Amino acid sequence: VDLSTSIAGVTLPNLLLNASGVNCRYENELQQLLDSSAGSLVTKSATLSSRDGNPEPRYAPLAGQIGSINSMGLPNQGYEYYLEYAKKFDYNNAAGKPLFISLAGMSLPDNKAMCEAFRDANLPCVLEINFSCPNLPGKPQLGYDMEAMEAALQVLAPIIGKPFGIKLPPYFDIAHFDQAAAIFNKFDNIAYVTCINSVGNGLAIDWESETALIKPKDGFGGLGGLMVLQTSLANVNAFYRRLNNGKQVIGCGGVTSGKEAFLHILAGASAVQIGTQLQEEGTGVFERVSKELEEIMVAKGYTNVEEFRGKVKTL
Ligand SMILES: CC(C)(C)CCc1c(C(=O)O)[nH]c(=O)[nH]c1=O
Repeated sequence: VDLSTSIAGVTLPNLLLNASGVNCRYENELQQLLDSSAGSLVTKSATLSSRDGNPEPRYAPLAGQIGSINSMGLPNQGYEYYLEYAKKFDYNNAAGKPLFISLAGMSLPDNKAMCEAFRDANLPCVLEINFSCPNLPGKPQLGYDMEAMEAALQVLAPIIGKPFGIKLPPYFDIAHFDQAAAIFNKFDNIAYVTCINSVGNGLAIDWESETALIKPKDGFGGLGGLMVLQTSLANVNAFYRRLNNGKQVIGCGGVTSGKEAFLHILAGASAVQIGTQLQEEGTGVFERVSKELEEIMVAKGYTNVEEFRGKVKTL
């Protein structure tokens, strides 16, 4: 059974990889991903300067393994750390695993500076721009401000020059799918979109202590895990149906087993990212989910993912 896939000009021997933010801030964590069955890895979204992030507790799993909540606050080593990592990364590694670098500038000038630095370094890594990054005060995150998103792309896409991806927040309105896809279709070097980032500003409360689970933002934080699966499948399929010129979708959200990975591919995903389940289970999740996906494919008579990618049936 062939689980390989190609995206943005690179080939992943296995279409599973981590979701940016999980197990990918430090070099040792990135090495754990390289040593796992994951077919690639993406770094924690980087900002211009290093950040400690929010006070803890800032991540919590939800009771009943239904998902997670987080308000990490972009803790990262600063973009130069990941630029150095990308400079010394072995792109000819025996496992054939490519490298994705996530950037989340706190402003357009910050994103511009980081993209210019990566462009000047001329490396084989693929940039994934995190559009959940903050916008001007009082304005929604960039991914929810269509004008600001287009303006940012008009600056960043030409600088990046080569194929790159965008990490998107979930959309919940068909008009937003239409508007966002229309913007992305204007930029030839947007090779893929990753759907979805966490479902924003949920509130998890422990009923016994009557207390929010996480400390930052009065307990408000992004939701992930199985509870966001149907929203992530919708976003994957909405953009799969709307993007043109070979633009692809990476699925992220709710993957706890081979079954959800299979559903993401049915919805149109070319690769599948795992976040909450990686956080809870560790890097062994990639071997387990790969085996489960292969078993499903064998049972259904599929030998490669192209045979069913995007082929979700409607009634
Ligand atoms: C939410 C932001 C802090 C603006 C971006 C970083 C980020 C975080 C985070 O670092 O809190 N958590 C997520 O689930 N998704 C993200 O994109």
